[in-house]
Parts: sequence; C-alpha cells; structure tokens
Amino acid sequence: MNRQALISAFLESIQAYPGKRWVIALSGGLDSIVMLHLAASHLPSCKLHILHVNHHLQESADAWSAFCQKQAESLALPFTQIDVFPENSSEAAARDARYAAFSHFLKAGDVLLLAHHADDQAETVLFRLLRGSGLHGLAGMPSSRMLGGNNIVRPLLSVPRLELETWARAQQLSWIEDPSNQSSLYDRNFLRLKVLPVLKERWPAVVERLSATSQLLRHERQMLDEYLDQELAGLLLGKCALDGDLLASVASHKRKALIRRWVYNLQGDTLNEIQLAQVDQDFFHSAADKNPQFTLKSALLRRYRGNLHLCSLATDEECIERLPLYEGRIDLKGGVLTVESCQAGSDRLKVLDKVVCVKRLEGMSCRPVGRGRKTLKKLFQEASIPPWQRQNWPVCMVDDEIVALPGICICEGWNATSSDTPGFSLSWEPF
Ligand SMILES: Nc1ncnc2c1ncn2[C@@H]1O[C@H](COP(=O)(O)OP(=O)(O)OP(=O)(O)O)[C@@H](O)[C@H]1O
Repeated sequence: MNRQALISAFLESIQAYPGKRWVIALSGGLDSIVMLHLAASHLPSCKLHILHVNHHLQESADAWSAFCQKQAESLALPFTQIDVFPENSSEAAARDARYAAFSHFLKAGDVLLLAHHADDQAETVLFRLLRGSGLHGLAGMPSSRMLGGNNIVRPLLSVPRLELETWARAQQLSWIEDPSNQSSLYDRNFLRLKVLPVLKERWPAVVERLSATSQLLRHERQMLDEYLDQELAGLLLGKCALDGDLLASVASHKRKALIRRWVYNLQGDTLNEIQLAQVDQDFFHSAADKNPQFTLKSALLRRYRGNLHLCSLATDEECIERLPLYEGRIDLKGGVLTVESCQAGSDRLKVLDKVVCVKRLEGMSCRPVGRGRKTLKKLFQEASIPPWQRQNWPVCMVDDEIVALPGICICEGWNATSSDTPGFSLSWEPF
C-alpha cells in the first residue's frame, strides 16, 4: 500500500459518514496518531475534535494525556480530556469506562473515529477463532457501527500496522509506546508478539488474509441477518414479543439465531452462545407454569402464555399520572401511544381535547363496544397482556368515564360509526 492508497482508504471510509463533527479518539499510540495527522491534513479543521480518555491505570497516564494535548495544540485543534476511574485494572474494565466516556461526550451528528487497523482485526479474528466463536465473532470488528445514536467509524481497518508505521516515520511523527503492549501475559498480546510473527514468516500476507476473511464473513452475516429479519416478521406479536409456539416449532439452532437477532434489533445487545443456550433451555424446555426470566444489560426476557417478551427493566416505574391526549405518537416511559382521531370535519381534534390518559387503578371497569361491562383486569387477561405490562398500560378517560384502553378496546359511544360521532383509534406498543 503506497502513501496515496493509505490516504484514499482513510478518506473513502470517512466520506461515507459526513458528521457535524469528526471526533478523533486519540490514545497517543501509533495508530491514533496517524489517524489524527491524516485527518488534520485532509479534512476541514473546523469539523475536527480530539477526544482523549485518561484511565488513570498506569503511572504514565498523565504524561500520555499531556502528550495528546500537546498534539492538539500543535495542530490548533480543539481537545477534550475525559478522566475515568475503571472498576478494576483489567482491559475490559478500561474499555467499558472508555466507551461510557465516548457515549457521554458525543453530541447528535458527531461521528467517532477509532484507529483500529488490519493487524488489530487479524488478532481479533485469531483470538475469537481460538475461543470457538461462530460467524458473528469471526466477522471481526465492523468498519462502522452505532454507539447510541452516533456512528463509530474505523477508517484504518484495512491498513496493516506496518504501513501506518512506515507512514508515521516518513512524516517524522512521534507517538507513545504502551509498555503493557509488550507483555505476552495478555492473550491478545501473546497472539501479536508470539503467534502472528511466526505466521507472517510463512505467509507474509497473513494479516491481509485474515482481515479479508473477516470481511467476507461480514457479508455472509449481513445476508443471514436479512433472512432472519424476514423470518422474524412472521413471528412478531407487536414489536417486543415473539410467538412462542412458532419459535418452539423450529430447530434449536434456528431459534437461537432468531432470538439473538430480535434482541439485537431491539436492544443492540448481542447474546453469546452460552447466554443463548441458557435462554433456549429456560424458555423452551421448562414446565409451562414456570416464569423464566433472563436479564440483559437494560432489558429483561420473560415468558407469558408461552410467548417470549422483551421488556424494559424500568417497567415497575409509574409512568403516567394524567396526560392530555393529542394526535400522533406519544413516547411514554412504558411504551409508545399512537393516537388517530377518526372524527371528520372541523371538530375533529376537539374530541381529543377532552380525553386524558391516566394510570390504571384497581377495580376499574368499562363498557367495550358490544361486550357489556368488564373489569380492566378481565380485558387484559382476554387480550393476553402479560401482568407486568398492565401496570403502565394507559387508560383513556373523559371525566369519570373510561373511553378506551389503547390497543385493546374502544368503549360504547366513542367508536366513530358516522361522521358526527366522536371517535378515535389508539394503539399502545409497550416496552
Ligand atoms: N485512552 C484513549 N483515549 C481515546 N481513544 C482511545 C483510547 N484508547 C483507545 N482509543 C481508541 O481506540 C482505538 C483502539 O485502541 P486499542 O487497540 O487500545 O483498543 P482495544 O481495546 O484493542 O479495542 P477496543 O477499543 O475496541 O476495545 C485507538 O486507536 C483509539 O482510536
């Protein structure tokens, strides 16, 4: 890869993500220093910002921060340092703290640039292969992904480390060598220091090949994901529930793949094989009267009447007190309410003016159209609404009268049967 090819690879990956700001994650190591200088030379400086995280884990941590700040000053670029104090000194704790700091710092429209390169990708693939990963793991790091609402991009992912070093030396750049990278006690370092050099002797292009393999697998995975999304469409009961009978009827490996994809689509969490085996065991091989639960980072998997539900960990919070209704989508803590007024003519919205949403109280009852008087409890049971969703289900009222239970029923007198009858339709997507 010549100098121009390196610059083109960098610019091509970045130009697909024209953010408000490109935030350069600068550790001070070779890779992020090269990324910084490529960005400073080829991108408008008014769109650049440097972000450095000080983990306070090594003696020289403050010296690294000072080095990064100096780089920013010499290039006249804005610089932010975030200090974090990870729970312990492991790489994983540092990583968690770093990503939490990244998330906290990024504003809407920012794109975060990370300087992982092809050797990092090769190490990742080898490491995961040795750990027994499947397609998901072997597809390696993606060249871009979402972090909360922001894009993370790795514009140097196809560039071997040696190319970066050659370029950095030619530009007379200086960078920091992290002494912990030289300890082969860590698995990743062992692969980098002891295994990859031996492989390179025999197959000089091993890094490029491993990184090409991961890219092929990413494409295969993309096709698989598209297939799973189509299959999921036939299993969904609302957004956050899957039909348990249909899931039980497919082979276990397919069921696990479907559940993993569904959870990923809703939560961004990827369940690993051990977690999936646990979910499969607890939810599809346990007695029907059991109430299995599986806790994810910020959600809970539950079973109700055989179906699989993904619900927020915060469902016990009281989310509605008294909310005037208006047309459109209303985001509430326990879900999303969609309101459509069906009344024709100029009084259309007046119908909704009178309606308020309240929280359900014990013993409430109403008269759903054509079904006589029913308690809300009975209506929830008949509609197969899981108990944990009932507490936050909004109840629509005018004065003391219940006029609708969104997604379940409209009450007598409030279903628009002609243009002069008040009416509306409502749906509630709990989470
Ligand atoms: N302290 C830091 N401050 C800002 N950015 C950092 C810091 N450490 C790492 N980064 C960013 O992350 C990239 C990858 O760093 P590194 O290879 O050390 O992380 P990793 O642990 O291997 O990977 P990951 O960050 O995905 O866990 C760096 O090139 C840099 O862009």
